[in-house]
Amino acid sequence: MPQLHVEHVTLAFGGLKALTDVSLVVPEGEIVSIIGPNGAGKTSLLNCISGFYHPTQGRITFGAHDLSRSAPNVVTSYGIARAFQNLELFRGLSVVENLLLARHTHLRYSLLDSLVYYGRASRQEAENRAYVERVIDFMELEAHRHHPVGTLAYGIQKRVEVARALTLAPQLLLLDEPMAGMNVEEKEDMVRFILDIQREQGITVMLIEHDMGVVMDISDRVYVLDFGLKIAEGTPAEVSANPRVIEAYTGVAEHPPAPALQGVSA
Ligand SMILES: Nc1ncnc2c1ncn2[C@@H]1O[C@H](COP(=O)(O)OP(=O)(O)OP(=O)(O)O)[C@@H](O)[C@H]1O
Repeated sequence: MPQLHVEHVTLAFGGLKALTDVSLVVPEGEIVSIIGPNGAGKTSLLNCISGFYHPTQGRITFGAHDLSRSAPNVVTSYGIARAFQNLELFRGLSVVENLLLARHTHLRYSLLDSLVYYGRASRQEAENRAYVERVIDFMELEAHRHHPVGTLAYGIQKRVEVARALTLAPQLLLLDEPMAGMNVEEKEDMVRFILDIQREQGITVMLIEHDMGVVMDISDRVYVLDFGLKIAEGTPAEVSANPRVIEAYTGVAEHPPAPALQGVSA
């Protein structure tokens, strides 16, 4: 399975540098978290990886593929899927319909195929439906499968968003604040799903999350951004003991570990 390499990436918006010379590796099979205060550049980094932004300088590769100038649909075709912070779901469509629609981006047949080779297209369609049903089972969404997404509780909608990304059969899953706005029970469920995605499905996970309790519990490796710079990296224990990280979160140097790095909520 390919590794993600971010090499010396700088992203500038006019005079503002959202990222400056950021390098990191996401090894296969790990859960890697990106943390940092508001405006640190976390979402900008995810946008560069998923092809929504292109780095001003530097390179991003996933195995043999260079993502630095790739469009989002091309990045997806390389095996990278993203679950968005602001849900990218059609609220009036059911869970099944949303997942089938997402899965369709993976259809191998073209419109011409579907007209000329009806059999091949319908076989592919049956495979897509079967795949979507497996994702629904895995994410425990059976009870909601025919409900319009807009009518579901927020925590369930976030789960559907992750399911939508999983229907693309990714090797690397990018999760942008999957626990935001969730209650404790919903967070516990999401943690369990993320761990199962890694352990049972063998999918590498890159996570942006403000809940430090969750980050420290489930990450194999953590990178810390502050004002667009990578200021620390390491295991959760190493990062939470790092004085630069404590300073970034508290604004105070030489401070004992900040509550935000120990507690459940940031
Ligand atoms: N499209 C854009 N145009 C101009 N500036 C941008 C754009 N996207 C991000 N920025 C700026 O880049 C910086 C980093 O923003 P980014 O959203 O990546 O931070 P973040 O760490 O994800 O923050 P948060 O935790 O609040 O989501 C901010 O100063 C932001 O205003």
